[in-house]
Amino acid sequence: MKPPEVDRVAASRAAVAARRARASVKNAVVSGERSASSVVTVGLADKDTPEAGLRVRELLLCIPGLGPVRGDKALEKLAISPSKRIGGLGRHQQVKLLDYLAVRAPGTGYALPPTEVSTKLVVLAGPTAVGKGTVSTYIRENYPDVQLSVSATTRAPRPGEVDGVSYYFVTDDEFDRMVESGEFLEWAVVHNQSRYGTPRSPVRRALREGKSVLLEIDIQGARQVRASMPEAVLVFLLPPTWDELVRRLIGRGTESPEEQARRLATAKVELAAQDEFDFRVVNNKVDEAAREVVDLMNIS
Ligand SMILES: Nc1nc2c(ncn2[C@@H]2O[C@H](COP(=O)(O)OP(=O)(O)O)[C@@H](O)[C@H]2O)c(=O)[nH]1
Ligand SMILES: Nc1ncnc2c1ncn2[C@@H]1O[C@H](COP(=O)(O)OP(=O)(O)O)[C@@H](O)[C@H]1O
Repeated sequence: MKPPEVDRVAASRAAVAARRARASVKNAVVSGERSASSVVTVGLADKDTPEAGLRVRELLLCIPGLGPVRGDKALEKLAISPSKRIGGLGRHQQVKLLDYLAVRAPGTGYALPPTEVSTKLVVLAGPTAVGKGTVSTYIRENYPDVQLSVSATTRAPRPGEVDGVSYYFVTDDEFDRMVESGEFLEWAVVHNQSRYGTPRSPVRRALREGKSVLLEIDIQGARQVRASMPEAVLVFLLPPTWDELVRRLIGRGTESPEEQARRLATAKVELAAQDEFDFRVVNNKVDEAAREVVDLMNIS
């Protein structure tokens, strides 16, 4: 696209800056020395850097394995116009682009073909008491290469739960502050009661370091992750049967009969959402279900 009437000197400066930016991004991406995210962070944070003049589309095309078709599809999903320059992105678009790059071009992942790169972030969701917590704990204990995201929540700790391991237990005010400052990748009110959210920066950092990340969150959260990080893989954990789900909920014994009834009603709605997910894993045996989830991350 030709620029409209612009000052010639300014135009040639912009062209030089864009060329330098292209070279610096390409070098960084190809060598893998710096992550694409950090390169863009520089460009995003400071509108005077060479990267600011680069079109987002050009940046995406510097990533090995991302051709024009995939690049344009990504831009469409990110709701960023192909002609947009990095320096001209709004705050919301910057965040979405960085999230996308964190998954699509993580640390050591530049040289990997797209299918391998795209499965680093896995979201595990499913109805109440299906065994999400049990399967995630099994993964944490048996697959140290997988980083489990620790959510923040406004609900009170249960006996045995450790702050910073099970959850970050925060007050309503603190949660409000985190929402307002954009610290969450996603957040939701779950079971009409407490708020839960995934802190964004540990996820991004882990992905940049090339680690696999598992989010164990509810369905509303899974939908938000899909919207902001389209490359994430969404896994729905299923019970072997409805009766078994009821048995697990009652057997866990952590909810009152009224609360159990409420959760089972929600579970019916949640089960109806399973088709929105990329994969379904039946939690028959914990170790087998965990293995299936981990296999989707292409590790071990
Ligand atoms: N959206 C969202 N949901 C979460 C998050 N962390 C946990 N959850 C979900 O919140 C629900 C309640 O979790 P919890 O209070 O630990 O109870 P339990 O899993 O039902 O025993 C579960 O469905 C979790 O998957 C989060 O960060 N975001
Ligand atoms: N594969 C399984 N077979 C039998 N019981 C299971 C299995 N997975 C989980 N459970 C049990 O089901 C109950 C609910 O599991 P939990 O992990 O708390 O579910 P969620 O986190 O999905 O709400 C717990 O008592 C747990 O021990």
